[in-house]
Amino acid sequence: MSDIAAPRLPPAPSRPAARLPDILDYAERPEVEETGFDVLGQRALGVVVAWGGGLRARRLRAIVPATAAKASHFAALDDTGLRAEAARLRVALRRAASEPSRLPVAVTGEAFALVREAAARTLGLRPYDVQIMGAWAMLRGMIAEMRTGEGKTLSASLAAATAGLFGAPVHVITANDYLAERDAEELGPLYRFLGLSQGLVLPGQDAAARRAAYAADVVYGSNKEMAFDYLRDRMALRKRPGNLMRKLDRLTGGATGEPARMRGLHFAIVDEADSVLIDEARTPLIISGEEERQAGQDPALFQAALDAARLLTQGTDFRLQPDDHRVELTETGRDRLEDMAEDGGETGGAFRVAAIREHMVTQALTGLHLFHLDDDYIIRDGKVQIVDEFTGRVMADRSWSDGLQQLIELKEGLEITLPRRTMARISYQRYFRRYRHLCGMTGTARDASAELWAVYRLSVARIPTHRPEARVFARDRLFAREESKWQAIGRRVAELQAQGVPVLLGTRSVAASEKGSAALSLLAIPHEVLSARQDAEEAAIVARAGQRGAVTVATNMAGRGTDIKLGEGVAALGGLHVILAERHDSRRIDRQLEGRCGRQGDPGRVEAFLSLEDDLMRGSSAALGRRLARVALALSPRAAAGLIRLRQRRIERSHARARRDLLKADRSLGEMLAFSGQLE
Ligand SMILES: Nc1ncnc2c1ncn2[C@@H]1O[C@H](COP(=O)(O)OP(=O)(O)OP(=O)(O)O)[C@@H](O)[C@H]1O
Repeated sequence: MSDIAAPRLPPAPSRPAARLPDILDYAERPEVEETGFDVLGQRALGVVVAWGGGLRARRLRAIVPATAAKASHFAALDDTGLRAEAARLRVALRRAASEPSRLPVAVTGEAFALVREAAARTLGLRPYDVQIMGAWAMLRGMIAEMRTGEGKTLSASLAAATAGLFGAPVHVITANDYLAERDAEELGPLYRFLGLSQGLVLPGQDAAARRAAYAADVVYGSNKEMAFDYLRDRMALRKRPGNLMRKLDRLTGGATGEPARMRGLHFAIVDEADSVLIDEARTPLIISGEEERQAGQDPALFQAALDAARLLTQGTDFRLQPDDHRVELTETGRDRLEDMAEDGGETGGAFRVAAIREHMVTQALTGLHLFHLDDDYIIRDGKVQIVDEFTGRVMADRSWSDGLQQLIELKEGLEITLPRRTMARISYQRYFRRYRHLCGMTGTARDASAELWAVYRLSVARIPTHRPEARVFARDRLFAREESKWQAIGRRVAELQAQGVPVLLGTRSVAASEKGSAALSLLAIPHEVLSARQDAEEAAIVARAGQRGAVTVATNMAGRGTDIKLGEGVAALGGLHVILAERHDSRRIDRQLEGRCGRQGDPGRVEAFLSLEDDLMRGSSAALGRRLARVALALSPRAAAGLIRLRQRRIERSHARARRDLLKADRSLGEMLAFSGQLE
């Protein structure tokens, strides 16, 4: 991949001199102060904006004839002629507007026609009209909602190439490193043909490699890599305030100090925008410094808290709130802890302090009862590694804060890591709001459009599909017991495999994928498993998943971005058959899994097997729903399935609340740190 990471600078004369100043600026949008009233108003407006998705897409149609008008002109040119046109357009675009989002339709159409022709020649793919519309939406600063499998990657490259030709440094932000590498590799020939340089940031690269990547016209990288680079830049720039010094640093290649890695936050295209901007936004990013032992973080104290937590009884001493991952001690629980503190002399002073004791025991209870092995985390190389609940992937260098990480390590009998000092912190929400131009694409924006507006002022344009969707949905199958569900799934898969139909069995967690695998093994059904444990073999498993008779068990990992191609004769059998073994907390994640079949107008079938013992229906807050569903199951399975949907909505709302709280906390922390001269 080194040829991608090394930027190929385009020929110098094509760069207009006027561009120099903003390249040297570290671009970012200043934070807008919002009152509580603003926030409420925008939320209300968000609901209205969410309705306009289809209407906005209709207005975008104007780009289609504007692009078509130039098609024959570019088609008639040879490669050299086309490249010369690319160089000419660089100047023309820059003259036409002050920023890419203001480009008039005629000149944008010309650029799209050029990129379309170049894509057909270099990639063998000719972007469809709907992909042109998607690219126009992104260039105008919207989220293009394009159904799963419609070819968002190619659509984004049209927007990225046009913004790149305009002269804006473009960041294409993917949901994970695998996708960044895959997309950069696939699209490299197109950018190179147009004279644009391409960069790729991946974990493990040093600062120099990153700086080289960010110097390119179009840079690919995951949200995490990019946000961390920004955070590191902020730390470095904090030491050297003032744009003049930064410009000097950049011009002298760092002779006067450590130069920034990025060129600032100019133009971002966010792939899987709902996942990156909404789901992941709940986790703050933290750069931590050296390990440090703070008061109250003695390993003996963690052990004492865990021992005490194991003695407490659920219901009397503490209550669980699984919806928001919270535990509450009761009065009785607090009294019992006080007694324990008085008895146990060896646990030291800290445990005697009620506030520390109760906080640590609450964390220990959280670790014991709300975080589960092979679900929320796995153990690899003797370390606890967090599994992202939305992507099913391991988040290698993340850890839980506030003692939770250490308590979970102790619970699993592992060596305990010491907490690290927080050097800088930012949430994805704040990071993305700082881009001068933010846009993106996703297959599942509709359930998130109000929030996208309220938090990022992003509106969603619903792009029509290229071909009519041929995905068929079977009615939900519902079971009282989880065990019967797995048995039924096993029988169904056996039936489908006998017909040669490839099956993708989607599960919610590593543990569930293992149960699924066991159910299949019981019936001697050959299958492959794709989960956080196998991420290295991912591409190969995905490539086989659409072949005749293939059975693949997967966690959410096989959701976003996984392009399963149908093998020979499979379309005639009805295409890929997706089985949802459970509903996720978020409807959008289910839709992503469903979207693995029926791509590009292919046939495909979706079937959900649910049980009243699924994660979604667990916990005390689901008690009423569970009882109702049990009764409903006897009377009408359809009503029971409806109750499961209702429960999903409720959880979605509680997650949205958590994200709003984080943004609020992030803002007040920002103010606090700014006051002490330490704004991240
Ligand atoms: N214009 C085109 N002509 C032919 N094939 C195309 C075109 N655009 C995309 N494809 C193909 O369609 C498939 C789906 O593309 P891609 O993975 O980008 O879809 P997606 O919209 O990102 O899907 P998801 O929402 O699941 O991530 C790929 O195999 C791609 O090569």
